[in-house]
Amino acid sequence: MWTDDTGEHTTVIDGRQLVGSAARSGIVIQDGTVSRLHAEFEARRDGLWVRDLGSRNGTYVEGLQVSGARVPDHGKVRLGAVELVVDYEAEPRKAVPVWREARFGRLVGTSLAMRELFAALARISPLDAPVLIQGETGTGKELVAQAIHDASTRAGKPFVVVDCAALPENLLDAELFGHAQGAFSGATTARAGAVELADGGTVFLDEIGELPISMQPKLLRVLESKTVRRLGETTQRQADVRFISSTHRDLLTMVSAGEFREDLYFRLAALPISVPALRDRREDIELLVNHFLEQSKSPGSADPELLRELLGRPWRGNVRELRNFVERARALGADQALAMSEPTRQRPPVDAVAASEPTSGTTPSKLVTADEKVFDQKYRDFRDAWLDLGEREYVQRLLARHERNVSAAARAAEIHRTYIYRLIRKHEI
Ligand SMILES: Nc1ncnc2c1ncn2[C@@H]1O[C@H](COP(=O)(O)OP(=O)(O)OP(=O)(O)O)[C@@H](O)[C@H]1O
Repeated sequence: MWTDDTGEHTTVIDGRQLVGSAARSGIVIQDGTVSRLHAEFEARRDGLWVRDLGSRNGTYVEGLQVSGARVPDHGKVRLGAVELVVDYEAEPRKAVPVWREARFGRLVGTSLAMRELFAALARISPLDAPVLIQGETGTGKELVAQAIHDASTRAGKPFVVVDCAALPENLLDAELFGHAQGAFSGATTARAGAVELADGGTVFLDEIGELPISMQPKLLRVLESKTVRRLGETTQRQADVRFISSTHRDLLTMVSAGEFREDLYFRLAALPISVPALRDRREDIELLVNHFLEQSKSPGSADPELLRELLGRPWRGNVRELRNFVERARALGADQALAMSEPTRQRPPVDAVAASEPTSGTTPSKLVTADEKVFDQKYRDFRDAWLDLGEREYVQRLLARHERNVSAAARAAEIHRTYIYRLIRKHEI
């Protein structure tokens, strides 16, 4: 409950709700001290949480300024000069639908959080509105996007991925919208962009938070007009696509700070989805390990002792880090793989390579109950794993030497900047 310039109000908070003076906020508070996008409320299992979005006059819970905090029952939240009183009992919590199976498309997960997500995906897939998928790196956002496409009426039509972080601005523009012949140096032939190529299907905009601000109006126009204009052309072409975007960044805070356009945000986030971090759904670890083993056609399942060890790890790189772990464990043995995925990541893998050189080369893999030996595998798998190990070490050292300045590192290594970004993501560095 709160009072603003227009009187007294009450509302029920269900899921996430934006609060601010902007008309598009879920909870609109008309008061000069409240920012356009001031804060976000989230009703979680353990109570109501509030998160400040970089507001001008701050968010306070029980008198203390917070960036994010749980609001107790009957607690007071102050946004600028407006006070809201929270009452947990106002409305009984609605039951959240849960998916019955431990998989959706190519996603697997048995935790309540994932099965709630699967139920939400089943609900939103057939709708044609844009989806925004938020979640930490490696949580499975791209797989979620693919699953939505596959469960939509657009399944069977193209699913085109554009990584907004991988390309410099002019190339990204051409990649998305296409270009005419001679539109820029190097454009020797005319080319259709992702939006045209996906006709009838879905465009997945990965890392949308990296979309340069100068390109944002153009994307907004495509969303609004459902037409696209190639770089260097004047004709508009029909664009029958659904947009799904993803980001590991806090897009709302970026909007609040003027780094991302508010109108584009609301267009893209018509259906917002969050993928939980792996550490918040550790029940999925065993299923995922077995899933990755199955994918790699290894017999057996995860060793219980190893699983206990895995359950205690932080998994900052989320499911991707776990998948990489399983791959390394198959090829290098569980001990070596565990050493490489130490939370601090300080241990240099090259030393580790030296330490376990072939002389000690019988490290048994604990990952597979069939007691697979590191050297008892196909040459190719063995070689790929060790090359991977060396590559990771190379990039780590390269970046450290250049204080993580990717452009300088790219020059020194004589490879393209975008390739370095790819390697950083591949190895979770
Ligand atoms: N629930 C899941 N079930 C099966 N595999 C998964 C699941 N989640 C993620 N993966 C696998 O983990 C890896 C990383 O997933 P994905 O690339 O979708 O993550 P992401 O969130 O898009 O990462 P980034 O933020 O770096 O773009 C992929 O190999 C994907 O197949």
